[in-house]
Amino acid sequence: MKRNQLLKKTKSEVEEGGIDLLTSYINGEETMQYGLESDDKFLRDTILNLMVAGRDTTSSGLTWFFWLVLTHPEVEAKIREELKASIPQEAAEKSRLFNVEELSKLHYVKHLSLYPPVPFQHKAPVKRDILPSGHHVHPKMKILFSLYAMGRMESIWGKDCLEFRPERWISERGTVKHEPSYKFLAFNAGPRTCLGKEVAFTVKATSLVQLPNDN
Ligand code: HEM
Repeated sequence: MKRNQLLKKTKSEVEEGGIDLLTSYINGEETMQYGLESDDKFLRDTILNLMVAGRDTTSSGLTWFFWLVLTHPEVEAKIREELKASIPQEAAEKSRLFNVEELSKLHYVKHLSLYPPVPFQHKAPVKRDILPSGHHVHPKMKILFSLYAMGRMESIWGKDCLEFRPERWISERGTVKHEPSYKFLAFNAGPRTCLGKEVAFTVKATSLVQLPNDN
């Protein structure tokens, strides 16, 4: 159905307002570049994969985030300030997709440490090894680690580890402070990092822009 819809449109009509993921997979040069055929099975599997990986994670992240914001009025005020400074008022009032440049100015969206939507994970070593902690591991072992606990550890985040303090992600210059990805594993780290991380931040920022203003 999507293929038929695209056939009826010109290139500029397709690109108007941003390209959705399905369209970019159908037309994508990258898909071809890796020798992948964007046949119906490929599209079905890819989209299902992204939906399964991205639906509940994003909705759980957003639910906790809005609860935190609404129970911390001082943070809400700072978010509103940031929104006013970054997104023109008339643009903020319309429901639309925001571009990467606008969203990159919204620093308050980049944290999930207290309520990570994937609260624990497990991994198995490929070969025998010794972890930095001194633990000996081998391929028949399953290593469980709790991201929920890691997001609240004083040894990782400092004395205020239990506080919702988005400023910990913002540098003195007002830019995003990049923490080592292995310190913050809510999106995993390394070559299998979440593919939808930026999508998740974009959805979060877009919902923030639409936060009703009672003033
Ligand atoms: C707040 C929202 C999200 C969180 C916390 C999250 C978290 C994660 C985590 C922890 C993994 C690693 C799983 C593992 O290896 O055991 C992962 C993988 C993945 N995520 Fe997300 N995710 C989120 C949103 C999304 C969205 C919106 C999409 C798609 C649009 C997505 C697509 C994927 C995919 C495809 C993988 C597999 C990557 C691979 O194994 O190479 N995620 N995500």
